[in-house]
Amino acid sequence: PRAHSYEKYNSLETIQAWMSTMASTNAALVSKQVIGTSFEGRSIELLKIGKKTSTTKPAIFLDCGIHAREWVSPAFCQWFIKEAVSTYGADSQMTSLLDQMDVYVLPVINVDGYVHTFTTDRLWRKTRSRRAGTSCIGADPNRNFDAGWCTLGASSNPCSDTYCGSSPESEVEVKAVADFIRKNKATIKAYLTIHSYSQLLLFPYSYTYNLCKDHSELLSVAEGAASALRSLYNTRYTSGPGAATIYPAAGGSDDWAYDLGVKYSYTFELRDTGRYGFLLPESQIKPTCQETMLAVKYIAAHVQKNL
Ligand SMILES: NCCCCC[C@@H](C[SeH])C(=O)O
Ligand SMILES: [Zn+2]
Ligand SMILES: [Zn+2]
Repeated sequence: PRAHSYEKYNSLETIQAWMSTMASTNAALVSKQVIGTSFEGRSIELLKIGKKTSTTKPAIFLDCGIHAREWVSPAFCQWFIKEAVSTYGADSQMTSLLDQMDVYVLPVINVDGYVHTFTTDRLWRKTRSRRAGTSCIGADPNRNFDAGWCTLGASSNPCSDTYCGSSPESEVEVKAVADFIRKNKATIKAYLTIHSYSQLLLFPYSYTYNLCKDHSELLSVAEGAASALRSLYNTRYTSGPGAATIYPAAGGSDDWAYDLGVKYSYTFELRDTGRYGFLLPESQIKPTCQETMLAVKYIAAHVQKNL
């Protein structure tokens, strides 16, 4: 496979080979887990990063690549992994984070869709599942979680890009993530899911306009994270609850994780605001990832303070 680069949009094959290498060459901090198999039979893999201890540590779950065309999202998860292993022991905050917590990083959830954007349709969004009764393919994985499922901001038309699926967790990729988080819900304290584009830092709820019980705290943390992000290149993010800040959207992973009890649940919409959109040039991967690291570390620090 093509050589891996943190400043390129790597193919799935390259990413998964790189993940194995990261785990084998950083065995003290990193281990790889396969959490499921996609509709088309590809493995869904995550890296667990953190100082290995005998006891179970509290954790942060970070996922990328749930929507296939949002290529800067998997690039960020790869960048996060690199930063974690390369600054552990040198950066005091990263060292404290990985000593006290574990971070699960899932670079590409929608593996079939991601491959499809490399081979066939660059702007594909959904999974690639086939179902009887329609020639249209896939469901929107961010409408397929069991959170106000298919009530608003989603479509029951299998040909729609926001098709909610035949039932909650009908998409095997969604069920794999949901099963993993359910299994580890006692330790997972934060859920961060990375998308593009629009430059937004969103939190529950998107399935209702009602404010979640932790609204004021989640908003103040989001605003702090957005200002940390802005400090590097003056990139401006808007923070707020999903429904009012972007649009109503039921069945989202963030709302589902929040209602499961994961209080610090955020959806990032990374660069840009529409000039390039999903086709963000590779030249912007580094600055986007650098500034996003500041926001993620801000949130992680708040989570640590509230353990
Ligand atoms: N849980 C929904 C958060 C707000 C919408 C996020 C965007 C990312 Se492309 C979407 O899923 O349409
Ligand atoms: Zn998305
Ligand atoms: Zn988006």
